[in-house]
Amino acid sequence: MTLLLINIKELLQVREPGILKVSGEEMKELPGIKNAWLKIEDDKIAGYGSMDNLPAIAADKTVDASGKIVLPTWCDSHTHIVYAGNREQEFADRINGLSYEEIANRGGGILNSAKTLQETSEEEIYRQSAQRLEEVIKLGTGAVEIKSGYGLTEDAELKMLRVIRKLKQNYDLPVKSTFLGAHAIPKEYKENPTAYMDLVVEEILPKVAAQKLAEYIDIFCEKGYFTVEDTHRLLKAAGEYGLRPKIHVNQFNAIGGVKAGVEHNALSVDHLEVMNEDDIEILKGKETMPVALPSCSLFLGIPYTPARRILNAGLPLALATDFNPGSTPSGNMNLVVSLACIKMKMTPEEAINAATINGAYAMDLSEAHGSITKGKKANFIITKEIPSYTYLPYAFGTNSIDSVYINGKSI
Ligand SMILES: N=CN[C@@H](CCC(=O)O)C(=O)O
Ligand SMILES: [Zn+2]
Repeated sequence: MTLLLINIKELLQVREPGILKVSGEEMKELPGIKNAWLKIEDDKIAGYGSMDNLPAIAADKTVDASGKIVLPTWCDSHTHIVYAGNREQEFADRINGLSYEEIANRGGGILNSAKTLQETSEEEIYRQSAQRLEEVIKLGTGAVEIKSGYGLTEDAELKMLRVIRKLKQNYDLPVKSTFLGAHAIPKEYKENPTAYMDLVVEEILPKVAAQKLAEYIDIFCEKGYFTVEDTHRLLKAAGEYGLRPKIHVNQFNAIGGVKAGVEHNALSVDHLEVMNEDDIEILKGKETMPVALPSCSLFLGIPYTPARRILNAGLPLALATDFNPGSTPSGNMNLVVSLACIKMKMTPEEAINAATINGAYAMDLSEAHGSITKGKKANFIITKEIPSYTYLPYAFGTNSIDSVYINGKSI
Protein backbone atom coordinates (compact mmCIF):
# COMPACT_ATOMS: atom_id res chain seq x y z
CA MET A 1 0.00 0.00 0.00
CA THR A 2 1.47 3.35 -1.07
CA LEU A 3 0.11 6.55 0.46
CA LEU A 4 1.15 9.92 -0.94
CA LEU A 5 0.66 13.26 0.83
CA ILE A 6 0.98 16.27 -1.46
CA ASN A 7 0.97 20.08 -1.11
CA ILE A 8 2.00 19.86 2.57
CA LYS A 9 2.39 23.44 3.76
CA GLU A 10 5.41 22.35 5.84
CA LEU A 11 6.81 18.92 6.60
CA LEU A 12 8.45 19.25 10.02
CA GLN A 13 11.23 17.50 11.88
CA VAL A 14 12.83 16.03 8.74
CA ARG A 15 16.11 14.42 9.79
CA GLU A 16 18.81 12.13 8.48
CA PRO A 17 18.99 8.65 10.04
CA GLY A 18 21.29 8.29 13.03
CA ILE A 19 20.17 11.40 14.93
CA LEU A 20 18.83 9.90 18.13
CA LYS A 21 18.47 13.05 20.25
CA VAL A 22 19.21 16.77 20.09
CA SER A 23 20.83 18.85 22.84
CA GLY A 24 21.40 22.47 23.85
CA GLU A 25 21.79 24.78 20.83
CA GLU A 26 20.78 22.00 18.40
CA MET A 27 17.29 22.09 19.88
CA LYS A 28 16.75 25.57 18.41
CA GLU A 29 16.74 24.00 14.93
CA LEU A 30 13.62 22.29 13.62
CA PRO A 31 14.47 21.17 10.08
CA GLY A 32 11.61 21.05 7.61
CA ILE A 33 10.55 21.24 3.96
CA LYS A 34 8.02 23.84 2.84
CA ASN A 35 5.47 22.87 0.14
CA ALA A 36 6.38 19.21 0.47
CA TRP A 37 5.32 15.69 -0.47
CA LEU A 38 5.61 12.59 1.71
CA LYS A 39 5.47 8.98 0.53
CA ILE A 40 4.50 6.14 2.86
CA GLU A 41 5.00 2.47 1.90
CA ASP A 42 2.93 0.24 4.20
CA ASP A 43 3.98 1.22 7.75
CA LYS A 44 7.15 3.16 6.87
CA ILE A 45 8.27 6.54 5.60
CA ALA A 46 9.62 5.90 2.09
CA GLY A 47 10.44 9.36 0.74
CA TYR A 48 9.81 13.09 0.83
CA GLY A 49 10.82 16.26 -0.92
CA SER A 50 9.68 19.57 -2.30
CA MET A 51 6.58 19.72 -4.55
CA ASP A 52 8.89 21.45 -7.05
CA ASN A 53 10.52 18.05 -7.61
CA LEU A 54 7.65 15.59 -7.16
CA PRO A 55 8.62 12.36 -8.93
CA ALA A 56 6.02 10.14 -10.65
CA ILE A 57 4.62 7.98 -7.84
CA ALA A 58 1.97 5.29 -8.35
CA ALA A 59 0.04 5.77 -5.11
CA ASP A 60 -2.92 3.72 -3.90
CA LYS A 61 -4.19 6.80 -2.10
CA THR A 62 -3.29 10.50 -2.33
CA VAL A 63 -4.06 13.04 0.40
CA ASP A 64 -4.00 16.75 -0.40
CA ALA A 65 -2.57 18.51 2.68
CA SER A 66 -2.85 22.07 1.35
CA GLY A 67 -2.53 24.60 4.19
CA LYS A 68 -1.69 21.83 6.67
CA ILE A 69 1.49 20.95 8.53
CA VAL A 70 2.74 17.37 8.90
CA LEU A 71 4.95 16.37 11.83
CA PRO A 72 5.89 13.17 13.67
CA THR A 73 3.46 12.03 16.36
CA TRP A 74 4.25 13.00 19.94
CA CYS A 75 6.40 10.58 21.93
CA ASP A 76 5.12 10.56 25.53
CA SER A 77 7.89 8.97 27.57
CA HIS A 78 6.33 9.25 31.06
CA THR A 79 2.77 8.21 31.89
CA HIS A 80 0.75 6.34 34.48
CA ILE A 81 -2.18 5.72 32.09
CA VAL A 82 -3.07 2.41 33.76
CA TYR A 83 -5.08 3.22 36.88
CA ALA A 84 -8.55 2.70 38.31
CA GLY A 85 -11.07 5.37 39.25
CA ASN A 86 -10.13 8.98 39.80
CA ARG A 87 -9.19 11.47 42.53
CA GLU A 88 -11.57 14.38 41.97
CA GLN A 89 -12.16 14.69 45.72
CA GLU A 90 -8.45 15.42 46.33
CA PHE A 91 -8.62 18.03 43.57
CA ALA A 92 -11.43 19.75 45.46
CA ASP A 93 -9.52 19.36 48.76
CA ARG A 94 -6.49 21.10 47.25
CA ILE A 95 -8.68 23.95 46.00
CA ASN A 96 -9.89 24.25 49.59
CA GLY A 97 -6.33 24.61 50.89
CA LEU A 98 -4.77 21.20 51.50
CA SER A 99 -1.39 20.54 49.89
CA TYR A 100 -0.47 17.45 47.82
CA GLU A 101 1.83 16.40 50.70
CA GLU A 102 -0.89 16.89 53.34
CA ILE A 103 -3.31 14.77 51.31
CA ALA A 104 -0.66 12.04 50.93
CA ASN A 105 0.11 12.13 54.69
CA ARG A 106 -3.59 11.49 55.41
CA GLY A 107 -3.48 8.27 53.35
CA GLY A 108 -4.73 9.93 50.17
CA GLY A 109 -2.62 10.37 47.06
CA ILE A 110 -0.88 7.34 45.58
CA LEU A 111 -2.16 5.10 48.42
CA ASN A 112 -5.74 6.13 47.60
CA SER A 113 -5.27 5.10 43.95
CA ALA A 114 -3.59 1.86 45.07
CA LYS A 115 -6.58 0.91 47.23
CA THR A 116 -8.98 1.49 44.31
CA LEU A 117 -6.77 -0.43 41.90
CA GLN A 118 -6.38 -3.39 44.26
CA GLU A 119 -10.20 -3.64 44.47
CA THR A 120 -10.76 -3.36 40.69
CA SER A 121 -10.69 -6.34 38.32
CA GLU A 122 -8.00 -6.66 35.67
CA GLU A 123 -10.65 -6.46 32.93
CA GLU A 124 -12.10 -3.24 34.31
CA ILE A 125 -8.65 -1.63 34.72
CA TYR A 126 -7.92 -2.61 31.11
CA ARG A 127 -11.21 -1.08 29.94
CA GLN A 128 -10.59 2.24 31.70
CA SER A 129 -6.95 2.40 30.59
CA ALA A 130 -7.64 1.50 26.95
CA GLN A 131 -10.15 4.35 26.81
CA ARG A 132 -7.45 6.78 27.98
CA LEU A 133 -4.92 5.36 25.52
CA GLU A 134 -7.36 5.82 22.63
CA GLU A 135 -8.02 9.37 23.77
CA VAL A 136 -4.31 10.30 23.73
CA ILE A 137 -3.70 8.68 20.34
CA LYS A 138 -6.41 10.94 18.92
CA LEU A 139 -4.52 13.87 20.47
CA GLY A 140 -1.45 12.94 18.44
CA THR A 141 0.52 10.58 20.68
CA GLY A 142 2.17 7.83 18.65
CA ALA A 143 4.44 6.18 21.24
CA VAL A 144 3.96 5.90 24.97
CA GLU A 145 5.59 4.64 28.16
CA ILE A 146 3.32 3.35 30.94
CA LYS A 147 4.28 2.64 34.55
CA SER A 148 2.91 0.34 37.23
CA GLY A 149 2.99 1.76 40.76
CA TYR A 150 -0.65 1.90 41.82
CA GLY A 151 -0.59 -1.75 42.92
CA LEU A 152 1.93 -1.75 45.79
CA THR A 153 1.31 -5.46 46.45
CA GLU A 154 2.74 -8.33 44.45
CA ASP A 155 -0.65 -9.27 43.00
CA ALA A 156 -1.71 -5.74 42.14
CA GLU A 157 1.65 -4.72 40.63
CA LEU A 158 1.66 -7.81 38.39
CA LYS A 159 -1.98 -7.13 37.50
CA MET A 160 -1.08 -3.60 36.36
CA LEU A 161 1.85 -4.85 34.30
CA ARG A 162 -0.35 -7.47 32.62
CA VAL A 163 -2.77 -4.68 31.67
CA ILE A 164 0.14 -2.76 30.10
CA ARG A 165 1.14 -5.94 28.22
CA LYS A 166 -2.40 -6.32 26.89
CA LEU A 167 -2.40 -2.69 25.71
CA LYS A 168 0.89 -3.40 23.91
CA GLN A 169 -0.69 -6.41 22.20
CA ASN A 170 -3.93 -4.70 21.22
CA TYR A 171 -2.71 -1.31 20.00
CA ASP A 172 -0.49 -0.53 17.06
CA LEU A 173 1.69 2.15 18.65
CA PRO A 174 4.82 1.23 20.64
CA VAL A 175 4.09 0.90 24.35
CA LYS A 176 7.00 0.63 26.80
CA SER A 177 6.44 -0.83 30.25
CA THR A 178 8.05 0.34 33.51
CA PHE A 179 7.93 -1.38 36.91
CA LEU A 180 7.28 1.26 39.61
CA GLY A 181 6.63 -0.91 42.66
CA ALA A 182 8.62 1.66 44.69
CA HIS A 183 6.08 4.45 44.13
CA ALA A 184 4.89 4.92 47.73
CA ILE A 185 5.25 3.10 51.03
CA PRO A 186 2.02 1.23 51.88
CA LYS A 187 0.41 2.06 55.25
CA GLU A 188 1.25 -1.31 56.76
CA TYR A 189 4.98 -0.70 56.11
CA LYS A 190 5.02 2.85 57.46
CA GLU A 191 7.07 1.88 60.51
CA ASN A 192 9.34 -0.42 58.52
CA PRO A 193 9.89 0.91 55.00
CA THR A 194 12.91 -1.37 54.54
CA ALA A 195 10.58 -4.35 54.69
CA TYR A 196 8.63 -2.90 51.77
CA MET A 197 11.87 -2.44 49.82
CA ASP A 198 12.69 -6.09 50.63
CA LEU A 199 9.34 -7.10 49.13
CA VAL A 200 9.87 -5.01 45.98
CA VAL A 201 13.49 -6.06 45.42
CA GLU A 202 13.42 -9.68 46.56
CA GLU A 203 9.88 -10.83 45.76
CA ILE A 204 8.17 -8.70 43.11
CA LEU A 205 11.12 -7.67 40.90
CA PRO A 206 12.25 -11.27 40.17
CA LYS A 207 8.69 -12.14 39.09
CA VAL A 208 8.40 -9.05 36.89
CA ALA A 209 11.68 -10.04 35.24
CA ALA A 210 10.83 -13.74 34.90
CA GLN A 211 7.48 -12.91 33.27
CA LYS A 212 9.16 -10.26 31.06
CA LEU A 213 6.58 -7.70 32.16
CA ALA A 214 8.77 -4.58 32.07
CA GLU A 215 11.61 -2.99 30.12
CA TYR A 216 12.39 -0.30 32.70
CA ILE A 217 12.64 0.21 36.45
CA ASP A 218 11.38 3.30 38.27
CA ILE A 219 11.37 4.61 41.87
CA PHE A 220 10.00 7.79 43.43
CA CYS A 221 13.23 9.13 44.98
CA GLU A 222 11.85 11.83 47.27
CA LYS A 223 11.56 12.84 50.94
CA GLY A 224 8.74 10.83 52.51
CA TYR A 225 8.89 8.20 49.73
CA PHE A 226 12.18 6.43 48.90
CA THR A 227 15.75 7.37 49.78
CA VAL A 228 18.85 7.59 47.62
CA GLU A 229 20.04 4.37 49.31
CA ASP A 230 16.76 2.63 48.33
CA THR A 231 17.30 3.95 44.80
CA HIS A 232 20.82 2.48 44.55
CA ARG A 233 19.63 -0.84 45.94
CA LEU A 234 16.70 -1.17 43.53
CA LEU A 235 18.52 0.06 40.43
CA LYS A 236 21.43 -2.29 41.08
CA ALA A 237 19.11 -5.29 41.52
CA ALA A 238 17.00 -4.35 38.48
CA GLY A 239 20.15 -3.85 36.39
CA GLU A 240 21.04 -7.48 37.03
CA TYR A 241 17.77 -8.41 35.29
CA GLY A 242 18.46 -6.02 32.41
CA LEU A 243 15.91 -3.37 33.44
CA ARG A 244 17.22 0.13 32.72
CA PRO A 245 16.21 3.00 35.05
CA LYS A 246 13.76 5.79 34.22
CA ILE A 247 13.22 7.42 37.57
CA HIS A 248 11.15 10.04 39.42
CA VAL A 249 13.58 12.56 40.94
CA ASN A 250 13.71 16.16 42.19
CA GLN A 251 9.94 16.74 42.14
CA PHE A 252 9.80 18.48 45.52
CA ASN A 253 13.37 18.21 46.84
CA ALA A 254 16.84 17.70 45.37
CA ILE A 255 18.12 14.81 47.50
CA GLY A 256 20.62 13.24 45.10
CA GLY A 257 18.32 11.25 42.82
CA VAL A 258 19.77 12.66 39.59
CA LYS A 259 23.29 11.54 40.58
CA ALA A 260 22.01 8.10 41.57
CA GLY A 261 20.19 7.75 38.23
CA VAL A 262 23.23 8.80 36.22
CA GLU A 263 25.44 6.38 38.18
CA HIS A 264 23.17 3.54 37.06
CA ASN A 265 23.11 4.81 33.44
CA ALA A 266 19.42 5.77 33.63
CA LEU A 267 17.74 6.24 30.27
CA SER A 268 15.94 9.22 31.79
CA VAL A 269 15.55 11.23 34.99
CA ASP A 270 12.08 12.73 35.20
CA HIS A 271 10.31 15.67 36.93
CA LEU A 272 13.33 17.88 37.87
CA GLU A 273 11.20 20.76 39.15
CA VAL A 274 13.90 21.44 41.77
CA MET A 275 17.40 21.39 40.27
CA ASN A 276 20.63 22.51 41.89
CA GLU A 277 23.81 23.23 39.94
CA ASP A 278 25.32 19.83 40.79
CA ASP A 279 22.32 18.09 39.24
CA ILE A 280 22.90 19.96 35.99
CA GLU A 281 26.68 19.35 36.05
CA ILE A 282 26.28 15.62 36.59
CA LEU A 283 24.08 15.27 33.48
CA LYS A 284 26.68 16.82 31.14
CA GLY A 285 28.08 14.39 28.58
CA LYS A 286 25.88 11.53 29.81
CA GLU A 287 23.39 9.28 28.00
CA THR A 288 20.63 10.11 30.49
CA MET A 289 17.76 12.24 29.13
CA PRO A 290 16.27 14.85 31.50
CA VAL A 291 12.46 14.84 31.19
CA ALA A 292 10.14 17.71 32.17
CA LEU A 293 6.44 17.28 33.00
CA PRO A 294 4.90 20.76 32.83
CA SER A 295 1.25 19.63 33.11
CA CYS A 296 2.09 18.30 36.58
CA SER A 297 3.51 21.70 37.56
CA LEU A 298 0.35 23.38 36.25
CA PHE A 299 -2.02 21.06 38.10
CA LEU A 300 -0.16 21.03 41.44
CA GLY A 301 0.99 24.65 41.31
CA ILE A 302 4.62 23.64 41.84
CA PRO A 303 7.67 25.12 40.06
CA TYR A 304 8.28 24.28 36.41
CA THR A 305 11.44 22.40 35.46
CA PRO A 306 14.09 25.08 34.75
CA ALA A 307 14.33 24.34 31.03
CA ARG A 308 16.45 27.38 30.18
CA ARG A 309 19.14 26.45 32.72
CA ILE A 310 19.15 22.88 31.38
CA LEU A 311 19.29 23.86 27.70
CA ASN A 312 21.76 26.70 28.23
CA ALA A 313 24.07 24.14 29.86
CA GLY A 314 24.06 22.27 26.53
CA LEU A 315 21.89 19.42 27.80
CA PRO A 316 19.01 17.77 25.94
CA LEU A 317 15.47 17.87 27.35
CA ALA A 318 12.36 15.78 26.65
CA LEU A 319 8.76 16.66 27.44
CA ALA A 320 6.11 14.19 28.62
CA THR A 321 2.63 14.31 30.17
CA ASP A 322 2.90 12.31 33.44
CA PHE A 323 -0.78 11.35 32.82
CA ASN A 324 -1.99 10.02 36.21
CA PRO A 325 -5.02 10.40 38.49
CA GLY A 326 -3.32 12.49 41.20
CA SER A 327 -0.89 15.06 39.89
CA THR A 328 -1.74 15.20 36.17
CA PRO A 329 -5.13 13.96 35.01
CA SER A 330 -4.32 14.90 31.41
CA GLY A 331 -2.50 13.07 28.64
CA ASN A 332 -2.56 15.93 26.18
CA MET A 333 0.91 16.42 24.65
CA ASN A 334 -0.32 19.49 22.73
CA LEU A 335 -0.95 21.20 26.06
CA VAL A 336 2.49 20.05 27.30
CA VAL A 337 4.15 21.70 24.28
CA SER A 338 2.18 24.92 24.90
CA LEU A 339 3.08 24.98 28.60
CA ALA A 340 6.75 24.38 27.78
CA CYS A 341 6.71 27.53 25.64
CA ILE A 342 4.49 29.66 27.87
CA LYS A 343 5.79 28.70 31.31
CA MET A 344 9.27 27.28 30.69
CA LYS A 345 10.30 29.74 27.97
CA MET A 346 11.21 27.06 25.49
CA THR A 347 10.95 28.14 21.87
CA PRO A 348 8.41 26.29 19.69
CA GLU A 349 11.36 24.57 17.95
CA GLU A 350 12.83 23.41 21.27
CA ALA A 351 9.47 22.23 22.56
CA ILE A 352 8.64 20.26 19.40
CA ASN A 353 12.10 18.64 19.45
CA ALA A 354 11.61 17.79 23.11
CA ALA A 355 8.20 16.20 22.47
CA THR A 356 9.24 14.16 19.42
CA ILE A 357 12.85 13.02 18.87
CA ASN A 358 13.96 13.48 22.50
CA GLY A 359 10.79 11.82 23.81
CA ALA A 360 11.51 8.89 21.50
CA TYR A 361 15.08 8.72 22.88
CA ALA A 362 13.71 8.59 26.43
CA MET A 363 11.91 5.34 25.46
CA ASP A 364 14.78 3.91 23.41
CA LEU A 365 12.68 4.38 20.29
CA SER A 366 14.48 7.07 18.35
CA GLU A 367 15.94 4.60 15.79
CA ALA A 368 12.40 4.19 14.43
CA HIS A 369 10.34 7.10 15.81
CA GLY A 370 10.45 10.80 16.61
CA SER A 371 11.32 12.27 13.22
CA ILE A 372 10.38 12.22 9.54
CA THR A 373 13.22 10.04 8.30
CA LYS A 374 13.34 7.43 5.53
CA GLY A 375 12.78 3.98 7.01
CA LYS A 376 11.20 5.21 10.23
CA LYS A 377 7.66 4.22 11.19
CA ALA A 378 4.92 6.24 9.50
CA ASN A 379 3.51 7.75 12.70
CA PHE A 380 2.59 11.34 11.94
CA ILE A 381 0.10 14.13 12.59
CA ILE A 382 -1.66 16.18 9.91
CA THR A 383 -2.75 19.48 11.41
CA LYS A 384 -5.78 21.51 10.45
CA GLU A 385 -5.07 24.48 8.18
CA ILE A 386 -2.89 26.67 10.42
CA PRO A 387 -0.66 29.69 9.72
CA SER A 388 2.63 28.16 10.97
CA TYR A 389 3.94 25.55 13.41
CA THR A 390 4.27 28.26 16.06
CA TYR A 391 0.47 28.35 16.04
CA LEU A 392 0.45 24.88 17.68
CA PRO A 393 1.79 26.04 21.09
CA TYR A 394 0.41 29.56 20.64
CA ALA A 395 -3.24 28.49 20.33
CA PHE A 396 -3.11 26.60 23.62
CA GLY A 397 -6.16 24.50 24.39
CA THR A 398 -7.21 24.54 20.73
CA ASN A 399 -7.34 21.22 18.93
CA SER A 400 -5.25 21.91 15.82
CA ILE A 401 -5.10 18.24 14.77
CA ASP A 402 -6.89 17.09 11.63
CA SER A 403 -5.75 13.45 11.61
CA VAL A 404 -3.27 11.04 13.17
CA TYR A 405 -1.54 8.17 11.36
CA ILE A 406 -0.03 5.18 13.15
CA ASN A 407 2.01 2.74 11.06
CA GLY A 408 0.74 4.43 7.93
CA LYS A 409 -2.94 4.05 8.85
CA SER A 410 -5.30 6.88 9.76
CA ILE A 411 -6.83 6.19 13.18
N1 LIG B 1 5.38 11.75 41.81
C1 LIG B 1 5.07 10.60 41.77
N2 LIG B 1 4.15 10.02 41.00
C2 LIG B 1 3.20 10.69 40.18
C3 LIG B 1 2.02 11.16 40.96
C4 LIG B 1 1.24 10.07 41.45
C5 LIG B 1 -0.05 10.42 42.10
O1 LIG B 1 -0.24 11.47 42.71
O2 LIG B 1 -0.91 9.56 41.95
C6 LIG B 1 3.85 11.82 39.43
O3 LIG B 1 4.78 11.53 38.68
O4 LIG B 1 3.47 12.99 39.56
ZN1 LIG C 1 5.11 10.20 37.15
